Amino acid sequence: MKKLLLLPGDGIGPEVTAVSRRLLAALALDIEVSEGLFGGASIDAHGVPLADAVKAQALASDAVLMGAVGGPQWAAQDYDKRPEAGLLQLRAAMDVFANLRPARCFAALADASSLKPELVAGLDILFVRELVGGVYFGQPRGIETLPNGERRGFNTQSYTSSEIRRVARVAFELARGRGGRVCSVEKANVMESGLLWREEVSALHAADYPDVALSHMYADNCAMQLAKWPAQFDVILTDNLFGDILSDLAGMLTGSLGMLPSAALGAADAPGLYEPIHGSAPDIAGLGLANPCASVLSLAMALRHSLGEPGAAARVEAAVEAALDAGARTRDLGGTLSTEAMGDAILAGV
Ligand SMILES: NC(=O)c1ccc[n+]([C@@H]2O[C@H](COP(=O)([O-])OP(=O)(O)OC[C@H]3O[C@@H](n4cnc5c(N)ncnc54)[C@H](O)[C@@H]3O)[C@@H](O)[C@H]2O)c1
Ligand SMILES: CC(C)[C@H](C(=O)O)[C@@H](O)C(=O)O
Ligand SMILES: [Mg+2]
Repeated sequence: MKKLLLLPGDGIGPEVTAVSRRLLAALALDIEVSEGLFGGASIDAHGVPLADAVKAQALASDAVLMGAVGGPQWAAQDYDKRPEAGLLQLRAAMDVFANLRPARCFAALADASSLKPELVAGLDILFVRELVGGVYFGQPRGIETLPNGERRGFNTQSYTSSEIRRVARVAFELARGRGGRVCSVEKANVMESGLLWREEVSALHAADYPDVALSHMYADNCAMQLAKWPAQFDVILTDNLFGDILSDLAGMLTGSLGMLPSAALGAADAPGLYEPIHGSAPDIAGLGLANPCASVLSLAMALRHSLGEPGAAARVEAAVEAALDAGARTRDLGGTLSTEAMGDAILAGV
């Protein structure tokens, strides 16, 4: 039997994960579901954001569905003991280097975007974000006090050719199954790591993927192009930090950050980590206002990529689409439904 570990986490994490849990129950699949403490919730119980037992449980699962971590109550902790550090530790331990972040605008939501509907209708971009390298993990890092008494904060942006090639390969393979185009995004004009990125992606393309159309773009231009004419993109391949920023931007192209799921994948037989791209939303946590669609669509990605249930994945996605078509909307989408009522609307369609 396949195993799914739920890590609801903090803030709206437990609220949106509860909807995914109800959906799982309704689907009545042959999947063993368990739950663990993660992030701030784990700090409160165990003093660390990711306990060894939970890490081991994640590695022994087929898929992990995370809610969200973080919040102001843990922001004063030492850097490595914060909820967000637990998420980075989990991603590293699972070695989920390829983060798939689809940004799809459902037809019913074209008018919910802050962009003109004709710019976002039918939008279907796939971000492939490198997730376990770059400036998030590079050494050295820290905050030091200089001899003159001034403090200096520093991080290291670093990529090796194998780190670049393994995630680029994922992007090229996925492009073959969709529009056949990859836009690789970096800042090769100012960063050596960006220059290496461009060279390695180009070399892999020439050797193994000449059938895929490859283009290159600087990250700042990419942000502008996403707001100007997002439909020009098919697959966007980029590094850890640029992928984080650009995928949040894409949230507004699809109506709300609360709509965007993600799948973080590693080696073919290794467990996948699934998470909404949004955070714990402290401003609305506990109020029942969160949009559960990103969590539900992340569950669908887990069903498809790690749990051997592509049929159930399609049913979940169709149920989200049907609920939106019927006018179901949480507040972020301009509606009045609570998280639970939005869950009811989705459940009605599975
Ligand atoms: N994967 C994660 O766990 C993750 C991702 C991003 C941020 N964070 C953490 O979350 C905390 C808050 O960060 P932030 O405020 O910058 O980003 P955020 O994504 O939590 O919230 C940004 C804005 O989007 C809204 N929003 C987010 N998700 C929503 C949803 N499902 N439905 C409706 N509205 C939604 C919020 O209310 C807020 O106004 C921080 O501690 C941050 O580190 C965690
Ligand atoms: C919470 C944080 C570590 C995380 C990231 O920056 O990767 C988040 O913003 C995300 O997009 O998943
Ligand atoms: Mg982010």
